[in-house]
Amino acid sequence: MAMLRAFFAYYRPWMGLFWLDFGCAVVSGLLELAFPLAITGFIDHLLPQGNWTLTVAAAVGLLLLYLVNSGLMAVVVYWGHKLGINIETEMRARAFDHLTRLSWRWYDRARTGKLVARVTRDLEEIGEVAHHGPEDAIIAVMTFIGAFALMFLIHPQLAYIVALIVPAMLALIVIYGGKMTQTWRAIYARVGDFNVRLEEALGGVRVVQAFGNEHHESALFASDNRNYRATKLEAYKIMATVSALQYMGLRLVQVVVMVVGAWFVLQGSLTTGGFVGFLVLVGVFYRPLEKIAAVIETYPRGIAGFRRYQELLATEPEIADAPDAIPAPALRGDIRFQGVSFAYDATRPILQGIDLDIRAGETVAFVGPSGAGKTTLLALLPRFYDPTAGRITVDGIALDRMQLNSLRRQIGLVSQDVFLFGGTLRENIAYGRLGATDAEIMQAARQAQLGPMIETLPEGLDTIVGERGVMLSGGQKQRVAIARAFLKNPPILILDEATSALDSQTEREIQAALDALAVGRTTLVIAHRLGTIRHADRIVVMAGGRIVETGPHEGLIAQGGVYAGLAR
Ligand SMILES: Nc1ncnc2c1ncn2[C@@H]1O[C@H](COP(=O)(O)OP(=O)(O)OP(=O)(O)O)[C@@H](O)[C@H]1O
Repeated sequence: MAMLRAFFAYYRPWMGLFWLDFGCAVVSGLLELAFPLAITGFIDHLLPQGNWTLTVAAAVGLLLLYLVNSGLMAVVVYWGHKLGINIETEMRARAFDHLTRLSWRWYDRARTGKLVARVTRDLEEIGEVAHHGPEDAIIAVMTFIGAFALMFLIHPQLAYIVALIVPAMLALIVIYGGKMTQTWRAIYARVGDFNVRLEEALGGVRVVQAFGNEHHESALFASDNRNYRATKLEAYKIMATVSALQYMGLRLVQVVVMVVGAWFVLQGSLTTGGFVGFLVLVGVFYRPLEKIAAVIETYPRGIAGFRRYQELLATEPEIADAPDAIPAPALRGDIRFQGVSFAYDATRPILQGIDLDIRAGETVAFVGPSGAGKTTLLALLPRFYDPTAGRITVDGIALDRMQLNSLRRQIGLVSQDVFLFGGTLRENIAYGRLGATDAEIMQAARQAQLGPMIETLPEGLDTIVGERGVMLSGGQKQRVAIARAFLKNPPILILDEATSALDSQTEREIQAALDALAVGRTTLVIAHRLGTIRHADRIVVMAGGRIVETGPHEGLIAQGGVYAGLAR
């Protein structure tokens, strides 16, 4: 019930459309009922009179009614679907909006393929139900009762006979409707599996080929494909049974009415017109049953989709602005970690009791063995994750006191694996600050040492970089990330140096660009290269989620501890 209320809330902005669609559908349903009556009158009263003028007039009148009805039907099809797609669009926008806000921790466990299915297929089904659901259900009930009433009016005994067959039909519809619901749920799950597999196999196709594992992937895909086929076949089996039963049911009623009705005609209790009208009414009366079956078939799909949609919207972003959060002032970049601990899952602590003061403008290099928690520690600063204990402040303001967006706008991030969008170089660099001018973009590109490369490209900044930037080299992608950071111009910078080996020329260029970028900013570097470490004001050595040493390069070497070991 609460779910239905939530569902109908989406109709609110489109009530005008709803009533238009609904009104037209109701009138059209009533007109459908009028036709059998018109035919009865035509046969019983007009034909015996032999008055052709009246007959032609009646035919023209009937034609006009049909014309009106076809117009109404066109309105229902177009405006009704418009109502559905409006609701679907609104829901899709909300779903996407919400998805972009969910936290990293949530995405750590999410499967992109399933999410894509939610935003596309699920919502398409909801849109269909949003249109057909109320309209079909109410009109079906209305014409069903109306047709029945007219049958009684024409010939009560004959109507009783029809009424005897109806409960059996309804029972079948309900039973098979239930089966259909279950099958649709299974199909949904299969589609989800499918999308996940596709997304991963195609996204990772280069890895698949590099390992020569095409057959392996094909076999996995074939298994999902077969499961999907089997589930769909199950659904088609039910559909086939339902349509055969429906067809047979209708014919059965028609034949019974034909035989029994003929008998009543011979007896004189039913006119010929009444007889023909009754036969036509059987068809009209039967259509709502089919509609109810259709509602029973589509409704579960929409409801299953809507339930998942609601679940998605109910997932609160783990990290969001506190109600009293303030916009971050222009930050200088004094960073303080106080007793910070963190775990991705409760069983395994990743960071333990981190205490660290970083002065504005300082460059600090983080070093330590793989898995020591360097990346994790720095992911806490833009609040991609919140610490499980302790406190982090910038300029004395706790991170969670500041509005997320205003904080993140002041932190630049150049990570190991640079993500590029499939557009042009210009768009990718401009991502650093949407709305930057061409001159600013070009300047950032030059600062990131991309200038010479851009000048050799025939399309310059308008060169397409390919999906995820596949048409660029690793070094070029790094430089695009650096250009983004130049454009963003934040007071705080996090650099996660690429571990992949770059040739020494490229490495020197990138190092020069990074050095230029770091000027005048608080810079935290996860360092893998000696060059970077030497440039740092201070080195923080991490191991097992703790800080084990801090100090300048020479001091740490002299100390002869972990760092001295690493440096050797
Ligand atoms: N999203 C995540 N969910 C769960 N565990 C994670 C996640 N990211 C990292 N870890 C785990 O946290 C630990 C610390 O990883 P982190 O990436 O911070 O180390 P690092 O010091 O940066 O290593 P590297 O130098 O190899 O990049 C690792 O054991 C890793 O398996």
